[in-house]
Amino acid sequence: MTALELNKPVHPMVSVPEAIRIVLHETARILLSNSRPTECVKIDAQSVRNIVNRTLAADVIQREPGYPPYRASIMDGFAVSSTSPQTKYQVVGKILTGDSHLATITTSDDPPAHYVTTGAIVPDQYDCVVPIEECQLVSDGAFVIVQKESLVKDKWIRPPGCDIPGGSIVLKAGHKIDAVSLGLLLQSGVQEVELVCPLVVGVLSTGNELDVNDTSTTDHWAERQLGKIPDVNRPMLLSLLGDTWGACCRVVDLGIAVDSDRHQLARVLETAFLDCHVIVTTGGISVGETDIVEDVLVNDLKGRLHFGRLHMKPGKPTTFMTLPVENERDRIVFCMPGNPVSAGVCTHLLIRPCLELLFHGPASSPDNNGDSLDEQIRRTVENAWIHSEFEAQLTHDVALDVERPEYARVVVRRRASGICQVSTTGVQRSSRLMSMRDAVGLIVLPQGSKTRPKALAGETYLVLQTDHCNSSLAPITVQSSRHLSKPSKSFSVAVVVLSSIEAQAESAGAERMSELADRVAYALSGSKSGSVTTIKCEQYEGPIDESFKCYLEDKGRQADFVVVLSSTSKGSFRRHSAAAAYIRSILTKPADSMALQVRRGSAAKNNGSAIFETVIGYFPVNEKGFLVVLLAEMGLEGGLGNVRGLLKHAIKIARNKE
Ligand SMILES: Nc1nc2c(c(=O)[nH]1)N[C@H]1C(S)=C(S)[C@@H](COP(=O)(O)OP(=O)(O)OC[C@H]3O[C@@H](n4cnc5c(N)ncnc54)[C@H](O)[C@@H]3O)O[C@H]1N2
Ligand code: MOO
Repeated sequence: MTALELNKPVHPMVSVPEAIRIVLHETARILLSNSRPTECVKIDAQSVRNIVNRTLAADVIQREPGYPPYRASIMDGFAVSSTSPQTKYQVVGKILTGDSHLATITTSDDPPAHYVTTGAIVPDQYDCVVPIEECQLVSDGAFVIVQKESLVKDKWIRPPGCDIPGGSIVLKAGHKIDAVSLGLLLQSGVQEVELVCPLVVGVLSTGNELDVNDTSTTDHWAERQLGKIPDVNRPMLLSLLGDTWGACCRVVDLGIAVDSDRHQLARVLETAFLDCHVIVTTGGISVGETDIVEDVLVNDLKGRLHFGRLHMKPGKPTTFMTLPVENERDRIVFCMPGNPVSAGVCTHLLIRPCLELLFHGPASSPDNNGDSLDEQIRRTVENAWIHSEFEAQLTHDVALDVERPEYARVVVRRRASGICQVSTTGVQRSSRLMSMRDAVGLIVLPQGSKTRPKALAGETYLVLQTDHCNSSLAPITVQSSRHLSKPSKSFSVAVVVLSSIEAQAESAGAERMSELADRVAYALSGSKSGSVTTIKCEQYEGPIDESFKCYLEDKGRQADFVVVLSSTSKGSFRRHSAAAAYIRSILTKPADSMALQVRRGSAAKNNGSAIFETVIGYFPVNEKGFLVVLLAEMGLEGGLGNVRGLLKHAIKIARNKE
């Protein structure tokens, strides 16, 4: 056996929201530092459909005289002059839609009229069309008598350019061409349009285990050598990317590279970089001996690593790089894990937003106002389109992973009440592609802990949508995403458990204190890694008098928010009532409407808490103040969760910063 080489670098894990921002930042930098290559494409009724989904590189201007290009009738009827002294006209001809108008000779003294159909040319000599319903034909149709009141100047005529004025902008540069744009392009009369060049995206699978044999002539499953498996990732990602962006990019199959020959891998990648603007590899990116993809890209091809691991399941080894190419845009490289689910999920999360930005630009084109490149990049990232997201209730408990947040695949059921319920798609192992079958989204489950081992049925979590075809949800941008919102500035919380005199004998253990601290922090931040620091959770066993006040002041010096909880033990109700009355008497500013919301939230979670009064308000300590709340432990998640959004502001007020 040859000596093992196991000295691969172990990169820090970045969170998925951070990774999406890094990908978009690099994509925006590449976009904004180079002008996009463009090409002119001819437009005619036959070819126009080939440009659906592509992006315009220049404004489309309406040709003169505009649309419609001639005066057109809006009704089937008779074109007449509204100023003639009589209402009887000689019918001198008919102009059907599509006819070119030829001058007609009048043979009587009566003023002339032409029969016209909807859309037909109205000759210049007429200024009015009278609908057929308001006309009476006489003398076998040789004459027409119209109602006097129908003779109104410009009535039922579309002047040239009334739908689209000549010289106006029909579609702006950056517009993504859709079905309506096709119609508008044809009406604009332009013969060619300038489009952003299709980008080239290459997909490469790596691994000695992937079967490279021609499978068309044999029973390849039976005859396949043990240890070999079918290459799933390449066809799957080629399809995933090609189906969505086929019109705006060329998705190129780069084949399979073995991982036993780094020179071959380097050559394949080097050649691919000549053509491909974005390269996606799968496999060989973790820490095993044959995981050589990162090494080849960084050391042989001088790739710049932006992150090398994700704090998520599945997809931990996902790696992102850019690679400089002389006189051209930097190339973008995604190295996806080999496990098909990891590769698929991370393609949804990271590659889709990248390609969306490359092809279609940000949601609103930033007005540059001479801003620095950094500022332009920042704004482009904030306005970039990402996956749609929605909140949904779990239908069952899910064990949480203690190392990483999990992006589990889910199916969705919308209840008549409007509530969206989701269930996971069975075992979520990253090799089990069945977990992606029928899935329409990824539920974002927090990292678990000893005190929070499970996500519970009925709890609400964010779901990121992956099934874009069957979606009625509007796409969203980075700045409107809850998934990507930066945690608000943290605040600190001290938790005090008001144990009853009777319960003091069985003084609570450290484990229970830490569980309560976790529950409070979780309720206040909405996630484990949220914006709340819990200073301490301890029991207060002393009397409810001046010494309780001193105790609370002491907590208020250490924390922004003091949460006093009454336990459910015997005698706690009496002690709670005494504490409520006392705290109320010493508050400088009670916040009664917040108190009501806390109480309602608690009661919704646990009926029993309704008998416990809730007190919340501001309390002075030195020249600053702090916020204190007293509530029952029962249903605390509902109570604190109800005022989560208000707390930062309330704490600011308490601190006399407003
Ligand atoms: N000691 C550690 N081992 C592993 C870690 C770790 O942190 N420490 N991470 C695990 C995780 S998580 C993942 S995910 C995988 C990813 O590994 P690689 O990206 O290096 O992928 P491979 O090892 O090449 O393959 C993994 C798996 O997927 C199969 N595979 C690969 N390519 C394809 C393909 N094109 N089609 C179908 N299936 C494919 C391959 O046969 C393996 O079974 O690493 C863990 N290990
Ligand atoms: O991150 Mo890996 O993709 O969990 O199996």
